Amino acid sequence: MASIKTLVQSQDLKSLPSDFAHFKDAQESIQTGPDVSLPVIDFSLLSSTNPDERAKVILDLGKACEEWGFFLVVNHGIPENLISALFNACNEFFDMPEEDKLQFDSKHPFYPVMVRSGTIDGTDSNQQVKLWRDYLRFFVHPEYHCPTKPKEMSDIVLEYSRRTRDLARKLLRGISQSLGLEEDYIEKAMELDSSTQIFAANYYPPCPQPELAIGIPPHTDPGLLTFLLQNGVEGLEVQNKGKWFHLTGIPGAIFVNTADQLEIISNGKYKSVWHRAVLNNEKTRISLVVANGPSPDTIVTPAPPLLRETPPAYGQMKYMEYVQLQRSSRLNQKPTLEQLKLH
Ligand SMILES: O=C(O)CCC(=O)C(=O)O
Ligand SMILES: [Fe+2]
Repeated sequence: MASIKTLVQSQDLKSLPSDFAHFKDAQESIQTGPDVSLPVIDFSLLSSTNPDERAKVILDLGKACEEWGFFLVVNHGIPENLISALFNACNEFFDMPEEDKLQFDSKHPFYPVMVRSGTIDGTDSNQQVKLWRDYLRFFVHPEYHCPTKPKEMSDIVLEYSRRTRDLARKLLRGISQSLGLEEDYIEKAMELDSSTQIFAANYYPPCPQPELAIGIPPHTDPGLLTFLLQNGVEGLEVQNKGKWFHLTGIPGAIFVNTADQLEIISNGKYKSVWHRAVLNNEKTRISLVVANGPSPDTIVTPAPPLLRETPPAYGQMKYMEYVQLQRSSRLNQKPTLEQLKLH
């Protein structure tokens, strides 16, 4: 289908085309709580030479994973000009004519690169609906893929993917320690030298009836830690204690959320957080996502040192099988993580 961007630009849409209608009783089913301030983690303190400062930030990191599964990272060391170049390159990509974008879509079910619009979602409601989103998504590690247009994109994404892998590894060291594990437990057990890393750019044009449609329905991410940047336009919501909260960013900070494999490793102590992307009727929202996961062949299990007094709460599965299972899960099926629960 044509992109949502083209749909919005080519017609003066006053109402939502019915195939995008997401919630039958939209007003009732969205119960958004007040805006909240997420925990803020000062990344620079993780390499502090002051042991008290380091201990405190590890404690804060553990608390953020346990209570929210979502936090903001400041002082992450990724240069501002790299981030703005990344937004520019992605914007340029979405501005290209449809056929130029689509030539990069690899169509194959094991797509290294996907260029899609209005994908159909059937996992969240009883109807099949199209999502109000154009996206570009590709694997950047262990194998690097990237569209070759716009031409500067590949170098920029490569640099961003390297820096975010480093950030993920260091955060995961802190998280390992916060669980009482050896500092390098997660990076070794998850074989992060060949970690699975995916880059995605989500493009949500203004929507004529934002309360009736959805950008991305509620879901959890399959990997370990997901990083998200947005273009200053809000739209990310997370579920906490049964309620939905709208998240407000901090300029320059990165949103981080815990994902399914971290819930498994921590034997359920750190929950993979449910989140979704909502829409607005004024501004285009862009989110740039890096999903950091284990190596494709790693068999993920709860960390044995955490099982001395507690039985394992999850079965084990190879990471790529997990991802395939999640992709193929159909309407009304139990979420993949639920299928792995032992009790
Ligand atoms: O765009 C957003 O705010 C959410 C993106 C997201 O959850 C995802 O790509 O997995
Ligand atoms: Fe997500």
